[in-house]
Amino acid sequence: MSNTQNHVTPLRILLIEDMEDDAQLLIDHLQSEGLMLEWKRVDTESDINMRLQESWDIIVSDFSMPSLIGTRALEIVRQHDPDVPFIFVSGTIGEDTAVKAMKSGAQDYIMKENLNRLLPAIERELREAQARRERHQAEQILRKLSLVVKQATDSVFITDSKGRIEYVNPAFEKLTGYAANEIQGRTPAVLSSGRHDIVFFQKLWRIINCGEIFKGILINRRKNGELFHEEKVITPLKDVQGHITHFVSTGRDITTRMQVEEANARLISILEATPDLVAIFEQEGCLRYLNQTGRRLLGLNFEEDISTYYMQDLVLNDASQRHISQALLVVREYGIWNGETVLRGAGGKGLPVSQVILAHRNTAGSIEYLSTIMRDISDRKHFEAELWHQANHDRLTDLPNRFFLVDRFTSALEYAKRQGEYVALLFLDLDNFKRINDNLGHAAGDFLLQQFAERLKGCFRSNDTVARHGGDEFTIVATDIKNTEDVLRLLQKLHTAFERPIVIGSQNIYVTFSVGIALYPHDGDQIEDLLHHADIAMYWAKSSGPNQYRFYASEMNARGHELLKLEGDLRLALKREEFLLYYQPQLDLRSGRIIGIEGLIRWQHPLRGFVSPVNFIPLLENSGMIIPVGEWVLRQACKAHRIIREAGFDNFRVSINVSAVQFNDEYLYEKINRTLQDEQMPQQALELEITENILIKDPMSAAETLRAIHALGVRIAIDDFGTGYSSLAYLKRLPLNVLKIDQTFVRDLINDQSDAAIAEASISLAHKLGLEVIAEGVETVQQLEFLRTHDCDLVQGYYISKPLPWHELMKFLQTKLLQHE
Ligand SMILES: Nc1nc2c(ncn2[C@@H]2O[C@@H]3COP(=O)(O)O[C@H]4[C@@H](O)[C@H](n5cnc6c(=O)[nH]c(N)nc65)O[C@@H]4COP(=O)(O)O[C@H]3[C@H]2O)c(=O)[nH]1
Repeated sequence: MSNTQNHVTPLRILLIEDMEDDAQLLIDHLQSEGLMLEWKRVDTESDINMRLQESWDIIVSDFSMPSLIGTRALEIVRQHDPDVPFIFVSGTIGEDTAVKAMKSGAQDYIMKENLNRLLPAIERELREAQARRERHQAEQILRKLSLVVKQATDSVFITDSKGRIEYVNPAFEKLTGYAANEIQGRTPAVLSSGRHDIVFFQKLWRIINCGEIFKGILINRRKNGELFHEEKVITPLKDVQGHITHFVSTGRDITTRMQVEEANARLISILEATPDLVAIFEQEGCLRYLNQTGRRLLGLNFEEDISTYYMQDLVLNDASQRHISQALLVVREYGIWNGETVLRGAGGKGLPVSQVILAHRNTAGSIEYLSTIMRDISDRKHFEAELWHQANHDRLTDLPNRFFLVDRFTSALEYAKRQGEYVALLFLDLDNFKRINDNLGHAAGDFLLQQFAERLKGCFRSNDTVARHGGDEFTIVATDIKNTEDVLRLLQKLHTAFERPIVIGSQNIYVTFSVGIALYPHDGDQIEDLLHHADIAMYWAKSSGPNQYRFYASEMNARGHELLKLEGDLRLALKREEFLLYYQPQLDLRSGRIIGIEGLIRWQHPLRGFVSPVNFIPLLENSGMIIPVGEWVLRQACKAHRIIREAGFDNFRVSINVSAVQFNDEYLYEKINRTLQDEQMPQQALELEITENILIKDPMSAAETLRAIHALGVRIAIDDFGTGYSSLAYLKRLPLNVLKIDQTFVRDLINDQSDAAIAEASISLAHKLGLEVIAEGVETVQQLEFLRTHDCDLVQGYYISKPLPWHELMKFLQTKLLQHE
């Protein structure tokens, strides 16, 4: 039977009928046909309106009712529901009316007398109503769909199975620049950019012709020639038989995204190629990106997971990590930080880097991520360190120089202040370095200084500073000094270290040095003061002989002031005629006669009285005043000799001391020559006493000067023989006449065997060299007898006479002359 009969739910019929019997008749008929029904009868407009609030499967209406015409009823129903099936069931209404009824929207017209047609008509109308509803729904969906396509932001076009465009949406028009009417009927090839080869399109067609969906990125060309990237999906549409009838293409413009991606890719390749480390960190701190250089510098391979790294993990030690943490605070506040740090390089090696950290904010202003760029600055650091080292160290010994010493002293001072300790400043000067330098050559001198410096450094701790002050002077800042004993221990260590010789080639050089010590806080708290004081102390150490040390004491300083004063007075002494020449007679042991005198200077200070030459000769030498004073001595001695000569003393000679400074005076020769002539002095009566030091300092030029003076006929005596370093073999090559044995050997001649042996050997060797020997400082008859026994030629000393002022000398000489006559 019909589908309505299959309904489990009864068929709902609204009957518009004024005759109740007719209505029942109709219902009975339908029910007798097997229909399950739910029905209502209405016969007024208002009832119809009311009942139409419910939903009905079908409306069956009488056509002519006393209160209502059928067409009006139909009109009311259509206002409510345009699709509900509406069938007129009525008596004869005539052809025209029936046509009119159908035209006004009724589905059928059935005569009351022929109700047999009713059921098939209902069934048909129900089917058609269903179809209408479905169609209506489909139309609705289609309308919505086409609206979606129309309003879509993606570009859509539809082609037939041959690829001819049938439809394009507005987004397509906007994207491509083609209007619908100019592209309809053409194929998508019109958009081709030429960027894809034929194989690409063959593959595309193969996919969609197989009924599969194509997804991919296409580069197409707009009408104006511009290229654009499209993320495309092409879907084939099939009919019921499964034949492809259409293709629907949807595309999304991804040009901007592609541009960004391309730009990003370019950026990444730049970042990867840069020799700097580039890293990007999440706002929370973990590493998101690290470039190739970064991985190399950090020694990370490419599989390694970097997301666990924090900025602090990149740097070497606690200090650098603290540094970075502080830097991050700055970055969060100001957006940028730049400075230097030490990277934890491959293998845990520290790598100095310059670093910039940047904070990147989003549009809301909050930090989204951080980036950092680090540049390896080891070369620069190395160079800087090298420059720094050069500026602060001595080239020859590589010890800190005096500038760096000041630096180190400042830190030592701060440390000592905190600890309540002393700082010792040692000023050390090599003894006789010049002699070594002159004798062995500069290269050997340099080598000696290097060896000395190294050994010296070895005596101190790393906290102490051993610096080269210049030449053969070294300064040491020693810390951790609690008392003077600590300094003495250091000095002991120093002297022990240099008990071994320094070996230069085949020579063993025993190095000695003089040390002056100044202590912070006793002797000052400024490096300049302490250096000055240590220098003074060194000077005093030196003046008491080689290998000595002296602590600075304020008395020394006072003495320094006194010396300055004395020096000032000395400058006036010559003008004020405060100098005197005393004369000490010399006795010829063979003849027992006084055959000469030594002129010895005296200074009659107006306030101090007699000042010893020991105290003022060094001042005269240091100030250069020895040159005019020496000339005065020479002239005085020549004048004295003339008077003695005129008094009848023949073969009499006078000797004077010539100091090193005088000896270096380039006019010495002329001065002597002129004085000899001025005073008509027989040349061989003048004897110049020079010390070995003069010869040692500059042997070549000393020998030259000596030869010139000697050529004048003037005699040359070597004074203080035995105290210096010269060997007799060396003296042999010089034009000498006399060797003067120093009084230090004479003093203990009788008691000290070695002094006796030295004196004896000196006399014998001097004689072998053809030199006359005079011993000075003879105070006793035993000494005199010893010297006479050992063939000493002449003696001089208190035993014979003290140095005498001029008048006393004359008296002395007269007495001696008388004794001999
Ligand atoms: N204990 C002791 N001493 C004795 C004895 N006999 C002599 N003397 C002292 O020994 C010193 C000898 O002079 P010198 O070694 O040339 O040592 C001299 C010399 O180097 C220097 N000097 C003195 N006069 C001059 C001078 O006119 N020119 C230069 N350049 N130096 C001078 O000053 C030094 C000291 O001179 P003076 O004080 O006069 O001291 C003199 C003399 O007074 C003695 O028996 N016992």
